[in-house]
Amino acid sequence: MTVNTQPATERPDPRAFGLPVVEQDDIPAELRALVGRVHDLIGAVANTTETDPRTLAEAAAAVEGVTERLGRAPRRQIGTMVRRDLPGGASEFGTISNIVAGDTNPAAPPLSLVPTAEGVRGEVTLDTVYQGPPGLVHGGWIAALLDQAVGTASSLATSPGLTARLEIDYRSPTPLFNPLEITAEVERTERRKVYVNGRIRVNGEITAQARALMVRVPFPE
Ligand SMILES: CCCCCCCCCC(=O)SCCNC(=O)CCNC(=O)[C@H](O)C(C)(C)COP(=O)(O)OP(=O)(O)OC[C@H]1O[C@@H](n2cnc3c(N)ncnc32)[C@H](O)[C@@H]1OP(=O)(O)O
Repeated sequence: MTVNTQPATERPDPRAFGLPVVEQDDIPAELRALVGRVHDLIGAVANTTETDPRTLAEAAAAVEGVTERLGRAPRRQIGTMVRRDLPGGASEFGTISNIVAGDTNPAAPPLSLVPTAEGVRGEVTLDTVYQGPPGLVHGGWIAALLDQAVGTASSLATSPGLTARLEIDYRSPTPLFNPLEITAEVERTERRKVYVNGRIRVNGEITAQARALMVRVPFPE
């Protein structure tokens, strides 16, 4: 097996595809705070034991009011990207409302991945919003975290692509409310195909691992 040791290709600017780009530093602190509060709201609604109809109806009306108010401004264009600075001077583009890592998505944990000598690494702790079996992370979310990690490792080592195949081994239960260490690295490349491995560790023990095939997207000349 050969590992691609060539330098990363010139990263295409999403604007070449007609996609708007937002600078991460330009996201207002107040929007970040709102995203955080809505994230907390999802957890509060998912877990409330409140049964008083009036309290629940008032909460629904309050949320509806905020939704209506925010809806007065135009929605972002689908595919809006965010440019982030990475340690070491590099930068990356990601979709701003990505369900796993998006800056403005209250449903995202969010997972933040940084480049390492081998590939990428990130840490995240999931709460009951991501629950599958009692006390455990939903298997689909384990796959989503790993998909994001292998996609980012591939993108940073080569150029952006789409997941063509993703194989997950669930080796032991992945617990909620524990720091999850997520790593991924490119194993080898063949033309547009990028073979990537990833894993989740809890207290140093692998709970899930992924083997993925990313296919790099061709870019406009
Ligand atoms: C910093 C940014 C970080 C971003 C991270 C994002 C992480 C999230 C990633 C995702 O979730 S992506 C969303 C889920 N994936 C998709 O929706 C992809 C759906 N599939 C497709 O769009 C196409 O099938 C695909 C782009 C993957 C490939 O189609 P293409 O027409 O571009 O390629 P083609 O079919 O010519 O195949 C290229 C090579 O890949 C091989 N290939 C494609 N699909 C394969 C497959 N499933 N299994 C094995 N090999 C496959 C194919 O045989 C061929 O090999 P060779 O070069 O040896 O001829």
